[in-house]
Amino acid sequence: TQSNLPLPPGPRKLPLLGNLLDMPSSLAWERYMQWSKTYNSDILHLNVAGTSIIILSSGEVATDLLEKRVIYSDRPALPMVNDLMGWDFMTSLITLSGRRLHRRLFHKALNFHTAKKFRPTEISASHELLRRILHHPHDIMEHFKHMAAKVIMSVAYGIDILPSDDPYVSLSTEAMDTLIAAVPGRFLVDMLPILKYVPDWFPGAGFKAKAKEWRTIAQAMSDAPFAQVKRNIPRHFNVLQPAAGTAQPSFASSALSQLDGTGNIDPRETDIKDVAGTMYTAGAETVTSLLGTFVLAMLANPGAQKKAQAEIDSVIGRCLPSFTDEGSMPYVAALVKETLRWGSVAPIEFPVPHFLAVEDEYRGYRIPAGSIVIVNLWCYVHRDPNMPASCQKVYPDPYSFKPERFLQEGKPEAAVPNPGAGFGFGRRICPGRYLANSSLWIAIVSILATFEISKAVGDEPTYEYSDGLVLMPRPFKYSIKPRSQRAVDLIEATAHN
Ligand code: HEM
Repeated sequence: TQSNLPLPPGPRKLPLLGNLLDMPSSLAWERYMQWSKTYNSDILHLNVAGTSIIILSSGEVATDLLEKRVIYSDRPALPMVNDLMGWDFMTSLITLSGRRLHRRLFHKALNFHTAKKFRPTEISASHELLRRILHHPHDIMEHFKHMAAKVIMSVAYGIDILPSDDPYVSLSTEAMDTLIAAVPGRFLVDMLPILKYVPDWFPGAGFKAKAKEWRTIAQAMSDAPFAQVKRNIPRHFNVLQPAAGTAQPSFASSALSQLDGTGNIDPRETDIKDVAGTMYTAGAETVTSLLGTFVLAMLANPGAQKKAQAEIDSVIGRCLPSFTDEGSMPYVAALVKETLRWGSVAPIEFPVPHFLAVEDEYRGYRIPAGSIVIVNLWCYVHRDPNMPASCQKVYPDPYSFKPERFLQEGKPEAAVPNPGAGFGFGRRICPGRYLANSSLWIAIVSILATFEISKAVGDEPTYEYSDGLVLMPRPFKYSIKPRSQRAVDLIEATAHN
């Protein structure tokens, strides 16, 4: 039974359609932010043709609901993507019941301590990044993509990807393109799940043929690299061939080696395959996008680059950075945090919103059962000086790139919240955040130590992003040059390490 409490405020609803016609087709977070101002509320309710949507726009509501109440940790059913295209294997999309096992596997492999195991991989990927930038300075976004892919493929499967046209990366890119093409809401079956059951030959059932074709790609993406790991794993101890098996240490090889062998106890082989298959999809584009944001930030605030370089030079002198230097460089740490805040990887938690299966009450409002719950990170974490609740107070002058906001007299400023909310909330918080943070840190500090980034002559970047699964900086012009001959020598020498 429904309580009699009112729904949270929101724009007026039409009969049947509700707010369907109000829904923005792009830059949704801007519209949500406007509504938050208009209705002076950091919790909004929308009804899109019968589906209840709750938008949260402050840290306070996001924490109260998503952190403190377990019932908000589910994901919505996605008939097209999950049921027809077969993406229900993915941790980010899996519903509450399957979540715990996946999260356990992720946590074991990539928690604060275990993620450090992959630092040698991150170091070697950052060295390759420097060499690629040195030799082909114009393709920086491609190099970032390569670095992120190299780290993730190595962490997930121990696979060392090819310098270009890697078949596994191509498969993953193709699979992600199908996800973008099927973003929830684009197909009618998402509104009317019963359509899943219409026969393939039925007029108008073209979406089923598409889904079938796309399903094969998603399957290949997770099957192919996993099969390689299995091939390379030592099978049985063999006195004649003690070195049989060439698998590099990775999440998959180590989880497989700990299987109980009966196939009856969790995790089963298929769980390991699913989690490894999630890693690339969830982890490659996000890191690529933020590294692009870092370059844009250096164009927007050359002073920040100078300060970071002065700090790096004073700490590491004439070598390349390593993780042991991390604690001695508070300005660089602040610069990385500010990149996370200023960047716009996922300004709203779409395409992975939270879902509330049962009715709830909050601040005297009724939150209907079956609500899709979205946090407007754009507002909470990132910007909008005019928001009533939090943004202005949390990060003043939010559009400027200012690492100093995280520092107090040169030391980390505890009073300013870490922009960790960029990684989501509660039991669904990004389990790759430690790996992501260290990949970002080592790439950024290595570039700052060796290169000078500046605007291309006569060009002012637009600082625009394009829509996709995550936001990606649109192509922009820049200049990047080695800081010295010594930097060139250091970079070239990494080829022989
Ligand atoms: C800087 C890079 C990254 C950012 C900004 C980011 C951000 C996010 C966000 C906002 C969510 C949604 C959380 C929620 O629903 O409350 C998420 C979920 C997730 N992320 Fe990340 N992420 C990053 C990198 C990574 C990496 C490197 C991996 C894997 C190695 C990863 C794996 C995941 C997974 C599996 C989920 C789904 C968790 C679940 O549904 O339980 N992410 N991430």
